Amino acid sequence: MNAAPASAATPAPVAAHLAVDGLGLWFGGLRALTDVSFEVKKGSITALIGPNGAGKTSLFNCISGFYRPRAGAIRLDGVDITRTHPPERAKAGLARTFQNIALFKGMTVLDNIKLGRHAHMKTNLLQALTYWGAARAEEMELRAEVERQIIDFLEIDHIRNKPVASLSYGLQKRVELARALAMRPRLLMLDEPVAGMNREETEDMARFILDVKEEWGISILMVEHDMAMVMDISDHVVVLNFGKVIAQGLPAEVQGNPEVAAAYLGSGDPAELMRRLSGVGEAA
Ligand SMILES: Nc1ncnc2c1ncn2[C@@H]1O[C@H](COP(=O)(O)OP(=O)(O)OP(=O)(O)O)[C@@H](O)[C@H]1O
Repeated sequence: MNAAPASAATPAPVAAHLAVDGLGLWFGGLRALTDVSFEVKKGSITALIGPNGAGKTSLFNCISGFYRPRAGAIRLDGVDITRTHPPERAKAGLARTFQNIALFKGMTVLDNIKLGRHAHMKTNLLQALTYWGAARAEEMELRAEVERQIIDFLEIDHIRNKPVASLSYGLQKRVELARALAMRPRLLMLDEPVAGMNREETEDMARFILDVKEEWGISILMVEHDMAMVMDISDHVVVLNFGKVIAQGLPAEVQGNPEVAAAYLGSGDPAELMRRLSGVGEAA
């Protein structure tokens, strides 16, 4: 791409928060990702879409460190994190939720959320044993912070002491978001945040995701099949098909892209395609 010459009138480009550059991933002989490149700008919502088997989860797993790509690089604020392990990425500011809720179902909402924050606690186990007072003070500080900010923000105060297993699916997804927020991420990765939700739960979650971006200044990368929600709240949409980026841009640009339509057509029912791309009938 040719860069335009900078001038005093040219606004400074928005820094790429996350930059994925030329990523390649193989499973044995299967090429799951080929030369995948895109960026997540600071303070934006980027959606990753594509038909089933397109490579979205594989890409998510590369970014969060569960898979090691064979080619390419992943940079967070310019720092190469391609070879780092998931806990190091968490410390660098990455947090994620999972397609299938990954909470401790027998524990309370509050305890689940606190587990997220523990990723960043200053006091390690040895220090905690030696300096119990400091650990205790930090624990209290943590509790106050968790209670005040995240629980209030996500409107889950009334269920804070309930076991997760007793909650509706929509509330469990909200608790998972709360736990990810407790990790104090700079980039939050959401894997199908509204999958399986009814319309009301979907609208609530979409509002929370927007607020996470706008009020907390956290950048978001999400995989989602609910096109109405994707087109509604995303700033940038990246489309994968057979492990390759086939289109990216503003939601409206992607919606009108014939290659995107063809990709979804090739994957199944044309009527379903039109519903998906127009966002009609999703998340009923
Ligand atoms: N652990 C694995 N071992 C072997 N092949 C895999 C593995 N995980 C994914 N694949 C294959 O890699 C390709 C991409 O799968 P992936 O799950 O990333 O797609 P996806 O876009 O997330 O699909 P969906 O929307 O159905 O979740 C598929 O062909 C899939 O069968």
